[in-house]
Amino acid sequence: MTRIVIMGGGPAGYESALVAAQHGADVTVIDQNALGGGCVLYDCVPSKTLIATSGARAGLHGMGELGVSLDLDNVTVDNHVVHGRVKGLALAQSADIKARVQREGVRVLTGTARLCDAEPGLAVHEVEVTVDGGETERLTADFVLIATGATPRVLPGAVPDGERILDWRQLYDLDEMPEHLIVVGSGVTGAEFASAYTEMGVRVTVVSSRDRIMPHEDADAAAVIEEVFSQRGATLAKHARAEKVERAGDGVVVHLSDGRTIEGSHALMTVGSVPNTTGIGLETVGIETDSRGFVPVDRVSRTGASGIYAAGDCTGLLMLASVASMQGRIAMWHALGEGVSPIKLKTVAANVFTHPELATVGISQQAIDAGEVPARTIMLPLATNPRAKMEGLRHGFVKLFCRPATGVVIGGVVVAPMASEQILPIALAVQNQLTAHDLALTFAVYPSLSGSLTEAGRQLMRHDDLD
Ligand SMILES: Cc1cc2nc3c(=O)[nH]c(=O)nc-3n(C[C@H](O)[C@H](O)[C@H](O)COP(=O)(O)OP(=O)(O)OC[C@H]3O[C@@H](n4cnc5c(N)ncnc54)[C@H](O)[C@@H]3O)c2cc1C
Ligand SMILES: NC(=O)c1ccc[n+]([C@@H]2O[C@H](COP(=O)([O-])OP(=O)(O)OC[C@H]3O[C@@H](n4cnc5c(N)ncnc54)[C@H](O)[C@@H]3O)[C@@H](O)[C@H]2O)c1
Repeated sequence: MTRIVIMGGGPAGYESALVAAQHGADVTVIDQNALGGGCVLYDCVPSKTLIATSGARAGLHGMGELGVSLDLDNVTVDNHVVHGRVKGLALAQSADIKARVQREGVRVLTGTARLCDAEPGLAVHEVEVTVDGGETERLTADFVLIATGATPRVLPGAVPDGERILDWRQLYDLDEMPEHLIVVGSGVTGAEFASAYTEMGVRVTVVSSRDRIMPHEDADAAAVIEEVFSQRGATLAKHARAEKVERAGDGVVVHLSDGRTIEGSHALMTVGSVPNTTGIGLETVGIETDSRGFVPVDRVSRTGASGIYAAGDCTGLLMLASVASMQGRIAMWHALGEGVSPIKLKTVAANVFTHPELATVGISQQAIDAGEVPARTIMLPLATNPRAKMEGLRHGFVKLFCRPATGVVIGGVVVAPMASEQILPIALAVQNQLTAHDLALTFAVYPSLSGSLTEAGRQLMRHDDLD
């Protein structure tokens, strides 16, 4: 029986454990915490649960226009209920995952795993597991998957104290809602929390080192989200790099590198993540990390060491739960001799859970504008959609990109409430090389927001050289 040891029980680890067990391998998964990993316990699942609350309150904007009167200032959020729900859901999901993998025959160990081969280049590998009490167990493996994930990056001058200076994992222990939350870092994590707290009625200031939020996302989409931020009263400090954050009285002061200061009640540090790749014995198998500490892998998740695979955030490929899981599954299929296609990042659908949401798939507008990919593009503002008008929705759009000659859909962007649910037709088109013509001829419900997708197809088709 092929022996597989998986270091880390997040989406990369537990999804690969399921695949390996289903293919008859002898599988052990080790996590120093609980199964589900950072994703389920601290990052993705808790933040999306919090965002469910902020979304409920955000949905109340514009009620007056629909004839429903309410006083939004008096619609408050109960911190304790929200945090209880967040933690409860995370623990329940973790328990479900553990039960599921155990049902498939996977052995689950709680402890810290470390590779400990006698020298690099061996055909069989050793992993040492240290449990809480300090005892150790040695496991022998034909294949090892490194799936140790990542943890919040700490700025030396702004070390989280869990009270006023926080990383996102500490938010759910706050007794009170922050009065004025300063979100330091405006990547996807910063944008999601800034949006969530703003919509829950908290005063928010976002510190962005660039001239916009979410510099890696579609610029038009980021502009819409920024507009909503400012309409809701959030403030964006641009070209603002935080140098240090200090406690001051009942609050904090964020010192920017240009000398400016911002005062608030709490600072939330969202300045990225670092891979959990130190102290895990990579040197014993001859793996060197890249300059940022990530484990280099190829498109079937192989590291440079024979028999050792890596998947998820520790590889830095695309830090998404969906990608982590797929990398892990691919690693197992490959190790166990199943037919496998290398991962295709261009077909990954992703979503930023702001209000409104921002979903993307395929080639980006940035790549098209830079001339890297020839494409025809269309952008339809939500305001032109009949359903959006009926619902009173104004902020958002649909973008569709296709190849100039063939009309094959190569990407798209949706900014709308629940954009995460609307990106799938574009993702399907990208994955299966459907054309604008195919979309145009598809029936959408009338009236529906997805009607904008088929309309975008029709508008692109009008220019289709082949029609
Ligand atoms: C705030 C936030 C929100 C996010 N929201 C989304 C989202 O909405 N959608 C999405 O797709 N992605 C989201 N992500 C990204 C997603 O959480 C990660 O991509 C995903 O967790 C990666 O999974 P992983 O298995 O690689 O690592 P993790 O989930 O981090 O799991 C790694 C596990 O390995 C364990 N471990 C580490 N070292 C060892 C060791 N030596 N021995 C034993 N165990 C070890 C850790 O304790 C951890 O449990 C979000 C990230 C953040 C920060
Ligand atoms: N919905 C989702 O799928 C979701 C949600 C959250 C995170 N993620 C994933 O996690 C990954 C990491 O995202 P992230 O936003 O946590 O990190 P990030 O590295 O993308 O963004 C961090 C931001 O902080 C800024 N920054 C760094 N130091 C700073 C300083 N001193 N002052 C001011 N700004 C500073 C950086 O310029 C950067 O823009 C992404 O790849 C994302 O895909 C996904």
